[in-house]
Amino acid sequence: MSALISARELAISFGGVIAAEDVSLEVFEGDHLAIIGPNGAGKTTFLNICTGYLKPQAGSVTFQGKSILGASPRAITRMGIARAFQIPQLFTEQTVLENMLIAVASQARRFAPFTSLMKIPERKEAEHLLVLVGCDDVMDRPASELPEGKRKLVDIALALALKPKVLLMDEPTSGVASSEKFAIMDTLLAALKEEQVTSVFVEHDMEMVSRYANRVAVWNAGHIQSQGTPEEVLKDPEVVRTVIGV
Ligand SMILES: Nc1ncnc2c1ncn2[C@@H]1O[C@H](COP(=O)(O)OP(=O)(O)OP(=O)(O)O)[C@@H](O)[C@H]1O
Repeated sequence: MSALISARELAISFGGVIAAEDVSLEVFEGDHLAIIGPNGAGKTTFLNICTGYLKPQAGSVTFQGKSILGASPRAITRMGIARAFQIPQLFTEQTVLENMLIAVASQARRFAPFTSLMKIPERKEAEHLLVLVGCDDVMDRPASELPEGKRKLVDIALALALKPKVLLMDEPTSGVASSEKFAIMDTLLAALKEEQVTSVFVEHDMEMVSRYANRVAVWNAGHIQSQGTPEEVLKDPEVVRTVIGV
């Protein structure tokens, strides 16, 4: 299996706070990799480095063998690493379909102020992505009216419109009622598999990790404390003590 993202010996600190030190991690094609760890361990910092929002003070990150350090977030997205839930707010007055059309049209660099959205050739693709995330039933509703679960799934469809190879997510189901979380993750993972998108997601809920991740990396105080399969990692006494027990 080939590594899509390869991070080597990353280091970054903010004042006296070490957010990454000697962080090395590979994300392989087809992975659904969960990042777990206590608050402030450096999980989001890693996502920020991989998406160009932060530049490490040392180390390297390659995507498909090519360095991404110094590239802008926009350039990195175009290379194939997207981030969900970071896309600016949905256009709340517009319908869900109109939001999707804006996303697919701008990805195709086709968006012009006076273009009729409904006539763009990518309309089928926009509708397909909404079907894939189970949101075709709300495509004509204004984005402002969406319940949180649907909104999360529309956010995923918007991220998929960027045609990523890897999708990075910070707590995909945060803010969603616990009764809905599994259904949302089932839909999300099925959509990623269908579109052959690898994923990395920060997660605090260990049941989510054991159900949906094939690999887990455990962050602690800016370091990767351990990594492996959920079965291996979640029963490691040190992980139980530092992460699950807290
Ligand atoms: N831009 C920044 N400026 C200053 N300090 C920062 C910055 N980004 C992160 N930090 C600090 O680095 C440490 C790691 O932060 P990070 O957000 O990566 O942790 P985390 O594991 O994602 O935490 P949480 O689970 O609470 O979201 C924290 O102490 C945080 O306050």
